[in-house]
Amino acid sequence: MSTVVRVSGVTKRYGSVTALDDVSFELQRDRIYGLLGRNGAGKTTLMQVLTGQQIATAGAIEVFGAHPYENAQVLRQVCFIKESQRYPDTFRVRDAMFAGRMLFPNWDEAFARRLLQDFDLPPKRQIKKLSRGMLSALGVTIGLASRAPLTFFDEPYLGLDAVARQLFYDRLLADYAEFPRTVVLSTHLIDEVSDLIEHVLLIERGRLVLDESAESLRGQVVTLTGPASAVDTLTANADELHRERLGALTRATVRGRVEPGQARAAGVELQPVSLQQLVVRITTAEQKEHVS
Ligand SMILES: Nc1ncnc2c1ncn2[C@@H]1O[C@H](COP(=O)(O)OP(=O)(O)OP(=O)(O)O)[C@@H](O)[C@H]1O
Repeated sequence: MSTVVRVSGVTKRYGSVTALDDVSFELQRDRIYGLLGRNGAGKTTLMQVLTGQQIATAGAIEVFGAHPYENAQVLRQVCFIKESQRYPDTFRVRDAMFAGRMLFPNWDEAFARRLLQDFDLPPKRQIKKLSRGMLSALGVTIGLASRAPLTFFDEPYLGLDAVARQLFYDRLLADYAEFPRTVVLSTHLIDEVSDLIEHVLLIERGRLVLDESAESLRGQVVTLTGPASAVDTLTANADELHRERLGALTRATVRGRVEPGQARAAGVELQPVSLQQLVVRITTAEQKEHVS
């Protein structure tokens, strides 16, 4: 295991707004991370800090062993694809491809061309004349073809339709299998990417509230439905994320181990919780705690 990014006690303030609040974590080599969180949670700010586009107010950051700010040695290994990417006014699609070739040492031109075809992007078209979806597809193409050892995708696929998004996920997985690297996907479409993500980072109001492998998360959270007293007994030592009444029954979502045999014997049904549900439950529980 090798550490690509080290973030320690990072806080970022914009005036009175605390966008990141004492955040610490590491990113390992050759892993796909899901950076999740509600609107305004601090995801973009975190990626900006990690790519040297913003300076943290406090804390320490290491990317490939050094601080990324104005560090060409580090930044040539990093690709940051964002929805709001700006290109020079006169740029055509092929100029953006040329820039990618110049910027990224691992750029694969043949792969880039294949992706342009996959996404139906005409190389001669002026970028300012691309539709929103085509602009997203251009970003995705650059991000994939860069093969940068550390690639950030900040919701670059918002404009893509469902078919194009699936194409992106498929190409990412296939290429990652052949050329492993560290990928950070920030997204709201959690269910869509849940099969891709190996590790989850969840941010809530600037704080990191979850930093865990997707596999261990899947086994940890469960929904129980059954008579209230049985549900209470089974979940006595678990961390409750949500509870609701369904007529005579109680449904509780908890983080913790529940024995399937005991649940069955008590007439309680166990259901796995999707990553999307899990994130909603955890962020809602955090929100309640924050308000109370
Ligand atoms: N340049 C800035 N100046 C002032 N406040 C900012 C700036 N950039 C971000 N913020 C604030 O910091 C907080 C975090 O914003 P950020 O864009 O990082 O969130 P996000 O998780 O990426 O949100 P979304 O999912 O909506 O894109 C928000 O409250 C936002 O208004």
